[in-house]
Amino acid sequence: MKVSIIGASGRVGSATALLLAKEPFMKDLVLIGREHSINKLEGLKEDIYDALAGTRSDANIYVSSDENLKIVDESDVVIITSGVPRKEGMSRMDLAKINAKIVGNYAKKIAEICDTKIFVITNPVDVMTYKALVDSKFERNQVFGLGTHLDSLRFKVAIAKFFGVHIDEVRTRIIGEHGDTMVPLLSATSIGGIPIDKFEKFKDLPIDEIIEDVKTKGEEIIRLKGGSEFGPAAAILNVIRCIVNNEKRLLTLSAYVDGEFDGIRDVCIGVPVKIGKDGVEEVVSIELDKDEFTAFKKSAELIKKYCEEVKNL
Ligand SMILES: NC(=O)c1ccc[n+]([C@@H]2O[C@H](COP(=O)([O-])OP(=O)(O)OC[C@H]3O[C@@H](n4cnc5c(N)ncnc54)[C@H](O)[C@@H]3O)[C@@H](O)[C@H]2O)c1
Repeated sequence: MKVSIIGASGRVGSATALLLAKEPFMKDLVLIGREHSINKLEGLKEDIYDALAGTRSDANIYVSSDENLKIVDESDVVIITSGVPRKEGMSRMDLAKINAKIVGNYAKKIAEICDTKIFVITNPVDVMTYKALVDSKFERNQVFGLGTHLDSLRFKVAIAKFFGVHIDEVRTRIIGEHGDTMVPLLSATSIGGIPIDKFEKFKDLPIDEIIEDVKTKGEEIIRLKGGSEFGPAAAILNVIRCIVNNEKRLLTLSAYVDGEFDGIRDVCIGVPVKIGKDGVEEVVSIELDKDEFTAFKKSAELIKKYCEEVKNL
């Protein structure tokens, strides 16, 4: 498998590079950054090669400037993690506009070089996924974002801890925006296959507190150590594994919706999707509780407003 990472000199890009390089399926891994990051990327490459000794991986790692994007040719997936972080005084919309230009520009160039899949990580991820889809003009299955996959994993851990069960026993998901308006789906949450509300302890579940923790986890990690990297990188690896093994797992990623959820159209948002070798092979339409749907609709409307603002930048 060939995977290219644009923005590989950053935290998430470099942690993802290490995790991917260690996988036996990885044949060619391309680390791409701006010209001034080349030395850092060369260092990252050597460091990762050291880490591979003793693993079953025999990946080839290449480094390239984003001025020579032709190197992404024949990639199975191109991951985009490039973007500026939000600075003090900067609104979400300001950030969306700056990063949309970066992501849109890369998406357009990638599409001129090859027919591939684009996996967007840059925040605000739902808006950036939409921008990459519009500017690449790829089919909707080919462009997707990390969405609420990491939020869903965080939610799963919190539930497992509260009920004192192994993490694998919990099935759950958060849909909607990767941000303040995310929607936890208690109606789609089970432990050991048993709906969560059938448990005696359910009535004591501090759901508002847990959701607040999930929403603020990213900021908390930024405050404590400058930014998250291992969590997002592991979540990215999950998705790449599904693609390479054609697993058809149902993950919650940012994908283009076109009416699968009662009239919500023309927006990229965190929804259950079936992931396989072709990327998003299906946006899985499910029945939501009334309150969940109302919250999801509100989330979609908010993202859509942002998408419209950045569409023609
Ligand atoms: N969706 C998620 O769940 C999730 C989780 C974590 C991080 N993120 C997002 O992923 C992105 C990367 O995070 P990070 O911690 O690696 O950030 P980082 O600042 O460490 O890295 C950002 C990368 O973007 C590059 N970059 C910055 N400005 C650029 C420009 N003008 N043109 C091209 N490249 C540019 C940098 O050189 C660097 O390689 C951020 O947008 C972050 O918010 C998303």
